[in-house]
Amino acid sequence: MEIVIVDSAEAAGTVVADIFEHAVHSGARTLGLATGSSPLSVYRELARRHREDGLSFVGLQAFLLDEYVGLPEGHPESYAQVIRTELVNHLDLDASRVFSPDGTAPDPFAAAAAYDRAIGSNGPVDVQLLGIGGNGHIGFNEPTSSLNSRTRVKTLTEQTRTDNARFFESPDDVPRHVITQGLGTICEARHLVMIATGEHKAAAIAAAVEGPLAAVCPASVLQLHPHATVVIDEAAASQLRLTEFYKTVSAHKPLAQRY
Ligand SMILES: N[C@@H]1[C@@H](O)[C@H](O)[C@@H](COP(=O)(O)O)O[C@@H]1O
Repeated sequence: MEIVIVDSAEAAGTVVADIFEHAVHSGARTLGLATGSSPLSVYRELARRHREDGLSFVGLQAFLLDEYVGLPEGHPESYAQVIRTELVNHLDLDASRVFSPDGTAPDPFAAAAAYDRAIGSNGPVDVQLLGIGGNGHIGFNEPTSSLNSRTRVKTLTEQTRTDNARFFESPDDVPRHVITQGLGTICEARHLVMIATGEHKAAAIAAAVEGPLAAVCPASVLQLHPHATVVIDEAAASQLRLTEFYKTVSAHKPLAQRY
């Protein structure tokens, strides 16, 4: 795992945008997208590069990590809609090639299995962006998710519902169920790139990076992946023990930007 510690949230977004741009120029076909507030600086930077520098996403496809169950098509907080608003509408990425689990399906279990198959037959994802929840979740894989899990229906913890309530009019409006790529599904991506900023992510980052590999911290599954990069600011790095070592290793340029 490569740990890149930068000065600010903005700088974290730039480093991750560099990784995505490098992947696109190196022939990536499939991007893995995430929602939440952490990826927004990345998306803003990619949109700027598209607008000002001509960075093009033509010919690429993308898969989203997860989706709420039960929000109607086009609901502003459905992740399919969020990714359109925050990213796809600002790029030349073909919107019909941006896929997400169908949270409106009458049978969400079947929809989850179908999504897993779609990633399997159209993937692999070349570069997968990840945020991290305060309890160490990735996608919507809450603590105790099997490290081998596939795309499936999950029940959200109250902590995650509370954390995400800021996006809804009332906390009661946050759905209880979701469809999420499983940890095993996520780990089939060629390169995992996690972005986290702020003190409130420090404990989760420490558990993911330096804690034991354990289902109680789903993000610790990155320890099993052959190519994972964690991009964090000083605040999110504040509970790590080996900070000086990580800074020495990434002092010049992250490996992912060099090769
Ligand atoms: N399903 C998403 C995750 O993919 C995201 O990583 C997490 C953290 O969000 P934020 O970046 O807003 O802290 O929120 C949600 O639960």
